[in-house]
Amino acid sequence: MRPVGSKYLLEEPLGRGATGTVWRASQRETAGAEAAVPGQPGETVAIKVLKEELANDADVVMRFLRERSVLLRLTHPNIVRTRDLVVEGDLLALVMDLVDGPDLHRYLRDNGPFTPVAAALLTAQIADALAASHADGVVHRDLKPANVLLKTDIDGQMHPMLTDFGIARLADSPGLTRTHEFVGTPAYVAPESAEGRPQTSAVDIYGAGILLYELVTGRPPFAGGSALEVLHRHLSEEPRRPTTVPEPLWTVIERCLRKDPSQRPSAENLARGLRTVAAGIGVHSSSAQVEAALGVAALLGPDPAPAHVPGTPGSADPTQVLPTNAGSYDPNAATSVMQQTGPGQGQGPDPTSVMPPVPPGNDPNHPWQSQLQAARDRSEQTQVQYIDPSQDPLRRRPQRQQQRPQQPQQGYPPQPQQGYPQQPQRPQPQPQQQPRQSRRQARQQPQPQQQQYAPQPYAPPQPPPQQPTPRQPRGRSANPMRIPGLGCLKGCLFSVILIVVAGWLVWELTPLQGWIAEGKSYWSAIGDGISKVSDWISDLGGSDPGAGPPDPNTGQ
Ligand SMILES: Nc1ncnc2c1ncn2[C@@H]1O[C@H](COP(=O)(O)OP(=O)(O)OP(=O)(O)O)[C@@H](O)[C@H]1O
Repeated sequence: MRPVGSKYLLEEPLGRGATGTVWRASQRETAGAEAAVPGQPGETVAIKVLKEELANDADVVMRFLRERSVLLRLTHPNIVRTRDLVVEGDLLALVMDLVDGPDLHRYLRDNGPFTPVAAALLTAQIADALAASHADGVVHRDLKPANVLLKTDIDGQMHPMLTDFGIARLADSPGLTRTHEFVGTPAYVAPESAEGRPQTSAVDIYGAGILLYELVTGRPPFAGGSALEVLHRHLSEEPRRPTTVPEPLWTVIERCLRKDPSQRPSAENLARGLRTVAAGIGVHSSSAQVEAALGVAALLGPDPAPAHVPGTPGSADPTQVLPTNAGSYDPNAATSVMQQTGPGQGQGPDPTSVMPPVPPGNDPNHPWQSQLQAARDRSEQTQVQYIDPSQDPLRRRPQRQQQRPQQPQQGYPPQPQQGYPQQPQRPQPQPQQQPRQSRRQARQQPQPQQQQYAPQPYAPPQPPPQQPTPRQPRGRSANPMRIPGLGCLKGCLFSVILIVVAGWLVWELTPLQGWIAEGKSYWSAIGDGISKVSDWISDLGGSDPGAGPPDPNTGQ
């Protein structure tokens, strides 16, 4: 069990909606003087704990506190009483009377449609509640069967109790409007709310007309399809009378569903008209009652001074922006949080707002604005983040091939290569679009850098940036035929040729052939060779050149 403030304890969740979770809770202590109903320890209450995103919104908290007195003083037999408001840390909670009974949405689902008389009488009580709140300047703005609780009396009679008063009003703070969301339920949204036009208490009459239609038919008139389609239908489609709806009742429904809010009846006239219809369409109705019911249109005068909704949210033109929940719309779902298209149109600033009014079209968080800004950011990144081709891994390889035959210039940036114009090295403000344009131009017609960047406004000469000394180009290869792979083998090949030539000379010019033919051993052949050479040398040095060899017998 989780405490809420010092006075209440949450026991079990009763249900969850778009704006928060409703809990069954018990009272620990009697509340202080600030509560509308101090209560007694042990009493059971219902507590709606608002969602964290609402509780964290400063505007919602301010409005919550400011409207405390309005919410707490709103008492009517057909309105669920708000007993206390709790603001503690990041928790916002409404303490309400616990209503022991189903909500109208669940009841309809379980039991099917009401008879026309029952539907008219039930809706008349809801109109009573609306009349009281409108007289107090409070517009509900989220009227739907799920926000009507059915309280069963001791005598078995069912009383509709309108709940969630002021929740739409609280949730729809300037803060939330700035985040382009508004709180509402597509099937029950009045055309002016869908369009972002100024809203009055007539939006509740529209909601009552939809609810009445649903009570007698089992489904709202504009349902099915996406939220976007539903909003379109509210704006453009006229409701058709189902055959089961008596003519006087249809007159009331049709008047409530007028697109023009000023043609809808006031809540008070609606209640009176519905009771007249209920009396005139019963099986025991007198002819006077039938007559009165048939003339109900005359009773449905509009509200001469409708309550205005302060700080009405901006345009929710469904033709402009798809609601976030458009794809998964459930007509029976809880209040939807839908995207707004923009700031309010044709309405005055919220006098209760703590935020300065945002001029139309200047909302910095408008979806179009943020999308535009994101597009601008992307575009700027493209222009600023220029990649040097030498750093671009996709371009490194072709650049190297093209640089090889070039003679780099000392002290200057490399010349632009074909298809890869160089960004000037100086950090200079670039006119937007330029890099892209230059790239495209360069691809189409490769030109020297000076021509490509000639129109640039930053002409004043500056000292050239320090560049690493470029590598000297290689000399022309010794391999004129450029046979791949031959360069590394040329030394070996040259050595082999030398060995072959040397071997051939040795074979031809030395007595090697004779030695091999005589079959001498290597060492004896070597010894013979040496002695022959030494004899030849001694002959050269000691003997008469004209004399022959000495006679061994005479010694002369
Ligand atoms: N005072 C109450 N007493 C008993 N049950 C309540 C009370 N208030 C609400 N509930 C129940 O709590 C559930 C959730 O209420 P909640 O108002 O959050 O639902 P919702 O109207 O569908 O949501 P939302 O209004 O945020 O779209 C409903 O089923 C309703 O029956």
